[in-house]
Amino acid sequence: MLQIAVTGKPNVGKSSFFNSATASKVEMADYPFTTIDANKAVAHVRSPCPCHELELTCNPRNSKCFEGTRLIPVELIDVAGLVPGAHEGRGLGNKFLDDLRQAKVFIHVIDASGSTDEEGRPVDPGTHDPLEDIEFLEYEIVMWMYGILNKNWTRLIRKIEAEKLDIAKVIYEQLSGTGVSLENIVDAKRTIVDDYSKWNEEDMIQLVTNLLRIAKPMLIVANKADLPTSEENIKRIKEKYPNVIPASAESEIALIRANEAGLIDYKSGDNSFTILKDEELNENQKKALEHIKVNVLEKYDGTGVQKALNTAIFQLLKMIVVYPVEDEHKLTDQKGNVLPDAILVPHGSVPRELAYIIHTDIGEKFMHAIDAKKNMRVGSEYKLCNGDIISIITS
Ligand SMILES: Nc1nc2c(ncn2[C@@H]2O[C@H](COP(=O)(O)OP(=O)(O)OP(=O)(O)O)[C@@H](O)[C@H]2O)c(=O)[nH]1
Repeated sequence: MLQIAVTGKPNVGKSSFFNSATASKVEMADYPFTTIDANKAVAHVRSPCPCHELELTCNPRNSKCFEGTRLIPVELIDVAGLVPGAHEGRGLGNKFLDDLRQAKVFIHVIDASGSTDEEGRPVDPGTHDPLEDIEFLEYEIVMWMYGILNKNWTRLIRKIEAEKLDIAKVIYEQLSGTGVSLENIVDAKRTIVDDYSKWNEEDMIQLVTNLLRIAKPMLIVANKADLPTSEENIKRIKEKYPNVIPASAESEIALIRANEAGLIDYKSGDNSFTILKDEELNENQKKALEHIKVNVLEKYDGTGVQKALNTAIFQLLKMIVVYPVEDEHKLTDQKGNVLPDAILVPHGSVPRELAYIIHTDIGEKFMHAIDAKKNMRVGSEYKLCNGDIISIITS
């Protein structure tokens, strides 16, 4: 399952975001749990299910279909302990390393209202600049990775020269615990001077900065968007950073609870709700719902929680959803389940890569693939499209 790391200093609403993103009780045969362990839980990204356009009834196995929308599981990791100075040992341990290595993308939750200082202590709303928090977190992660790269660097340079080794491969080995690929390193190196023996600290920090942007992109969730001091800050953050989603995790939790209690009809990701039992709502509840409607849903086109998950997976990681089937006519697996699996694959993947993602065995025995919607064989270079239904033929 794809992993997303959720980071942020204390008190910004990281737990609220984490809980709201993993709160919907989606029952799923293969994943009968929400919480995996103390800091991991399953959330879902949402994508239109082909059952809708094909007018079929599907029987999902690895995911869930809700009114024509496929809910595909992803894993959220709650990464705690990132405070200024963390890379120097104030809070980062092996646990952090492990979380960081596994995650493909970061969601950085910040307090957009500016009501928590740099260490997360409450202050008057609007008195702390949340832009500083974004800079500090990037800095902490960059410095942490730089620390690993820089370890024994002089000795490594001598070894590269003596044994005529490839610099990218050596860096790859040095950073092997961080989950970046050789391809990522080759990409990240492009803007740095060729002669690595002349690299200074600045060049190496730039290399790591490039590498993190490529290999572990970051989405900023500007939380507490419901508070009045957030609006101006969100504007400033959006001017400076490309990937920013205004959010109100607390509003999302309130809406999920009201929906579960049958008081309203609300689906995560919607920008509105319908009141079902007006007579059962007290004045305070009515006021709270009206506040969420006006100051969050209408203003920011939703609470931002579902939008953040979808943006991280579909825009930052450029994933697409492909539906593998065994029978390309009936669109079923061996057991007759219609459109059983929804698989997240990187944009630009070819059928053989899909086969490997499904199972190494299927990848190794891959012969060709059939586009079941068009009912025709596709070439080995065919780039899979979002929503494709693919049958893999093996030897
Ligand atoms: N107004 C508002 N308050 C929020 C929102 N999300 C969280 N909060 C409040 O912010 C405070 C901190 O929330 P948590 O979710 O515990 O924050 P955290 O970042 O996980 O904090 P730690 O557990 O200390 O790491 C709580 O009082 C929440 O009620 C939001 O969307 N809007």
